This record gives sequence, structure tokens and C-alpha cells, in this order.
Amino acid sequence: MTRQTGILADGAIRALFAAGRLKSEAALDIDQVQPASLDLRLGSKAYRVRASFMPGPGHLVADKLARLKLHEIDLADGAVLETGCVYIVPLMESLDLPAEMSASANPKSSTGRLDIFTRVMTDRAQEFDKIPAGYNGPLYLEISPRTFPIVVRRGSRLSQIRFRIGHALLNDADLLSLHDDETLVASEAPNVSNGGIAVSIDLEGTGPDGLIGYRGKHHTAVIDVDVKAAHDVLDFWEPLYSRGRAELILDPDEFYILVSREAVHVPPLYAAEMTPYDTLVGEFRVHYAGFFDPGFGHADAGGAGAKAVLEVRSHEVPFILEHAQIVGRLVYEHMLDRPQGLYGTGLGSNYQAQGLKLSKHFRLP
Ligand SMILES: Nc1ccn([C@H]2C[C@H](O)[C@@H](COP(=O)(O)OP(=O)(O)OP(=O)(O)O)O2)c(=O)n1
Repeated sequence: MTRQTGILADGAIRALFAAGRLKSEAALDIDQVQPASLDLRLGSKAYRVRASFMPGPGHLVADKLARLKLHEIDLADGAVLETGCVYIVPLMESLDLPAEMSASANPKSSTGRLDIFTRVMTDRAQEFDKIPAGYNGPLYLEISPRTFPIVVRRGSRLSQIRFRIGHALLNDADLLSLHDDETLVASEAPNVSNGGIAVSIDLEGTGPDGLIGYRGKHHTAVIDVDVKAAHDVLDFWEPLYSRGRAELILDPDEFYILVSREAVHVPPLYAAEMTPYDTLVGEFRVHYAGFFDPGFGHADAGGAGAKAVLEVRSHEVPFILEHAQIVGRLVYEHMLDRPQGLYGTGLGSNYQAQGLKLSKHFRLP
């Protein structure tokens, strides 16, 4: 059954290309269309800018770039993007959306796991990562590596975009009833509020030796975002072990990879997104969160027991994170159609049935 509102699935995203609503400088990569999103590719130039900016009503990104760029970098053969610097990269894909269709962008999971801050910008934008209905124009990516310097090139895929018609978010009652049928978050009692189901942190360490997570090292070598399993974990990360207390003191200057206590599940007719838990005093937050594909953690797609990976930072002050503390909420949206491919069934799914898992760029010793 086709719904009137919801997120476009892979087949409908391919149809946008065929209809000229989505364009790209080059033919699509074979795995670029995901079950409920499209990976966006970097174009051939990056601009180092002095500071991030919002285009604002009436302004084109290209005009602001002409004023703010400090240096132009050729990405044809790859280039290093340094930590602490802000870059703007025109993307290969551009849009001419139908009047009723909007979109939203997010860093890919691998991008968040490397602590690469990214946001998509459009001309005249008043918000990052939100593409208004009917948008016609180019897309740009702001990139700021926070912990590790990275190598990127034309075609590197750091962010992804979802297309939607209307509003199809599940409310609390819908979520509870879907949870009863499908077990969305495997917890003793589901905690549902504001349209989201809570995900909490595991600090007991069910992994080998009580491993609970990793803290990013500083002054490391560069990471090529396009190469898998190239780096030794210990050159970039300090493993953290549970020492009997099931708590972790977050240092405000550090970046942590942790894991959810619950296995999470996105049934095939839904797409989910993690929204960071914003404490009223704002001491810490899951920094990147991100999109969860239809089929993630779905038993038929090989995903039973898949945990969410959490990229956590503390703000301003050191903060004690305790086992089972809520760190985010998963919100669910209806798909317009069932995707042809589910997460975990294709060759490119790196994180199905994962536990605590660093990005695909690392190999265990
Ligand atoms: N904070 C997050 C965000 C996402 N995911 C999971 C759910 C997603 O369905 C899966 C893959 O996400 P992306 O498509 O963003 O990731 P990549 O493209 O980097 O990985 P893959 O190559 O596996 O698609 O990772 C996660 O565990 N923790």
C-alpha cells in the first residue's frame, strides 16, 4: 500500500533522478542510493573559510563564499582537511524538488564516528541540514574535522539526504503500539515521550574485558575517509574499560564512542532518526546521532541485537555519565513505500548486528 505522506524509499529516489528532480555531475555510484536516503558526494573543490556562516534569506552560498574564502583546495586527487578548520565543499548533487517534497540531511554514521562535523547548506538557507519543499538549487557541505585530520577527494561521501512528502512522524500512541508489535527498543519498559523512544547508555561493558567505549587520541595520523580497515585502532583510540562502577567521567575536551544498552530495531516500513537528549542544563550530548535505515536491527535482514553507536561529548564542564542514563530518543517516520533493499542485505552495510563498533576505517589489532 502506498501512503500519501512519508519518506521516499530507494526506488522513488532513483525515480527522482530519472525525472530530473535530482541531478548529479556524474553517474550514481552503485551503492549510493540507500534504503531511505541518498549519499551526497563531494565535488572537486573545497574552500577553506574563516568561519562557518548561514546564507540567510536572499543570499546565495556562492556569493558569501566569494567574500569569505581564504583558500581554494583541489580535491581531484585528494587533500587533507585539518582539525579545527572550516571548509565548504560544493556537492556533486543538486535539487529541483517538487513543491510538496522537502528533504533533510545528516552526517553518515561513519562521518559521526570519526568526529567530522558536517552540515548541508542550501542557497537562502535559514537552517542547516533542512531543505525546504520545492527547493531548486545547489547543495554545499560544511566540513570541520574535530579530532582527526582527514583525507577526502572528489566523490567522497560524508553526508546523506532523506526526501519526504508531508509529515509522517509517529506520535507517542503510534510508537507504543508499533513497539508492542515489533519491539523497537529492547528495554524492560519502553520510555516514550515527545514522539521518541528512549535509548540509554551501556557502561557495564558486555564486550571483551568489560570494554565500554573509546576516547579519541589527539595529534594522530590522517584518516582517508574512503579506505576501510586501514588503521590500527590503538593508534587513534584509547579503549575504556568498566572498572566496577558503571560510570564514566566525560572530559569536556574529549570525544567518546559509546554504545546503547538496548538493541534497536527499524521495521522495513519505517525510517528512524536519533535525536540527541538535551538535558535542561545541557551538560552532555550525543553529538551526531543520525539516520537509522529501514531494516536496521531487523531479524530478517540479519540484524537481531543491533546496538546504536553513540558519539558523546560533554559541554563546558566534566560530567559523570552513569549506566542506563538516557542519551537520546529514536523518532520513527513512515516510509512512503517498502524499500527494495533493506539495511543489512546489501554489500555496503557496515554496521548491521553491531555491538560497540568504531567506524569502518579501523581494524582491531
Ligand atoms: N549514531 C548512529 C547512527 C547510525 N547507526 C546505524 C544505523 C544506520 O542504519 C547504520 C548505517 O548508517 P549510515 O548509512 O549513516 O552509515 P554508513 O554509510 O557510514 O555505513 P554503511 O556503509 O554501513 O551504510 O548505522 C548507529 O548505529 N548509530
